[in-house]
Amino acid sequence: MKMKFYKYQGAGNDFVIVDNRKEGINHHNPAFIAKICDRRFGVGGDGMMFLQDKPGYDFEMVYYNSDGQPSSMCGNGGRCIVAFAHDLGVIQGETNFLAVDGEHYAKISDSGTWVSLQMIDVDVIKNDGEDYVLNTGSPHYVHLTSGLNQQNMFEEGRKIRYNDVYREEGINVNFVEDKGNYLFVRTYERGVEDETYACGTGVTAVALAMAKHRQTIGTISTPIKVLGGDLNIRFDYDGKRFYNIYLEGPAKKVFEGNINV
Ligand SMILES: N[C@@H](CCC[C@H](N)C(=O)O)C(=O)O
Repeated sequence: MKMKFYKYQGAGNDFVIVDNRKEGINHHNPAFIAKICDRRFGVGGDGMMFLQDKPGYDFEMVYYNSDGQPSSMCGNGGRCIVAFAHDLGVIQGETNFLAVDGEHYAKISDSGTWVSLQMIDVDVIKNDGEDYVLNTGSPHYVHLTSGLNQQNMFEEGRKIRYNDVYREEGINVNFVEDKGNYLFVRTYERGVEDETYACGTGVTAVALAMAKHRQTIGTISTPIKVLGGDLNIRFDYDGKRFYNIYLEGPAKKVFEGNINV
């Protein structure tokens, strides 16, 4: 049997997407998802998503990491599935859809390639030594550093992700370098178990943690550079809560095709 798929990327975080209203795939199958995401034996991607009907919403986003396991929220995946829904004609300029962490509002540009995605509010940022730990839909560790270009993110990320505190639940590890008028971020992702070119919930976590670190209160816009491009986070911070959080950036179709399943 053949399955029609679409490949999208948001700042280099790449996903295989299936319109499951048509395909009717039973996706509760880790080996199947992992094979599709494999860059040698499958299509290749950091994750896989299924767009499904959901009463009361424009659609439902079902997300899996490339290891085949269902995961918590994927911010860049959310932006890509919004671009996909727009390309299919399921939505026009705005949408309300359901993801694993609840309802999300998103706005898409006229060209259909720039997506602003509202993220969940955040009111808890913990400290781990001088580092920050928070949940922006997925769990994140944020470490401020310098000389980030020269660092081995795979090795440094793994040390934290697999230490005694985080090994069981897992955590995504973000290193950030303050470049003055922007932040440079690199992320080791749980469930991909490698560095990815971008992580949406990760850069969101970094922007919030940096606002707390710098004790900046008000309406904040944070430009971020990642290996795969540029993203922006805007939000309100009253000193306790972060709200009106938007993850903004490009989301584009790369190709589409059929694969034997
Ligand atoms: N790439 C994602 C994060 C996906 C989930 C993550 N791998 C996890 O398991 O927490 C993003 O853009 O947010």
